[in-house]
Amino acid sequence: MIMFEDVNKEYFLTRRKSILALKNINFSINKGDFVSIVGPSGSGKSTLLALASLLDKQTSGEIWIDGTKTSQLKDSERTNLRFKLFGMIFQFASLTPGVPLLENVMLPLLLRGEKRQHLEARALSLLQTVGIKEDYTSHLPYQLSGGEQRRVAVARALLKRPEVLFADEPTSALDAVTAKEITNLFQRLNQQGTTIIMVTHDRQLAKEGTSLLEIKDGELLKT
Ligand SMILES: Nc1ncnc2c1ncn2[C@@H]1O[C@H](COP(=O)(O)OP(=O)(O)OP(=O)(O)O)[C@@H](O)[C@H]1O
Repeated sequence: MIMFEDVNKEYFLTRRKSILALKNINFSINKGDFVSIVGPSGSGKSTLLALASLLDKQTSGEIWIDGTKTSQLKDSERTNLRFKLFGMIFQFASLTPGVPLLENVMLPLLLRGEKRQHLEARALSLLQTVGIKEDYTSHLPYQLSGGEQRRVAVARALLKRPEVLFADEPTSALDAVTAKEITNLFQRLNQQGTTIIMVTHDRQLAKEGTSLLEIKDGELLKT
């Protein structure tokens, strides 16, 4: 599903100064895997997630997604591939401010031209799945707790039935009970066939996955 071949990522700070955030990374992720990416702060986890989800480009090396060499794709092709296959949950700012919850869940697909009446029933059912009560659906994001917002973000990422779900610290800043609920939800999704790739600081949570990618100073320790 996703394969990295000798991937490097360099951030250029000034013309002379740069940081090599990922060094010669090789690994592959198969359909149905549940991968946890762990490592110290600044080790390159978010960078790896950004490259694997096609949000950012590698400086050198090849990233294969579903049999496609991504280095040769145009920006519009990368965006389409990302939209077709991937759902994303970020640590912050996953919801659009000022937009009621139900619309928020549907927004990415509405913006792609899909009809509201085709989306609404599934959006409501996903909100229920993630534990958001029906009378909350017209609330605005700021009226929810951080944990509730995260759950709505999960529903939003799932609406298009992504083959791969990327999550950056999905349980950070959540209480233990909510964190466990999110973890259980991920496990259910994975059992139903969704590939999950998750960055986490939480070693306990990382053990829930089927495999571990450990990064230190931009290098992969084991796969
Ligand atoms: N846009 C950027 N421009 C310049 N340097 C960056 C950029 N993004 C990340 N870096 C640098 O690349 C390295 C890896 O950062 P990254 O965010 O991938 O680490 P991380 O493991 O996700 O850290 P954390 O756990 O603290 O979120 C760090 O040294 C960071 O300062």
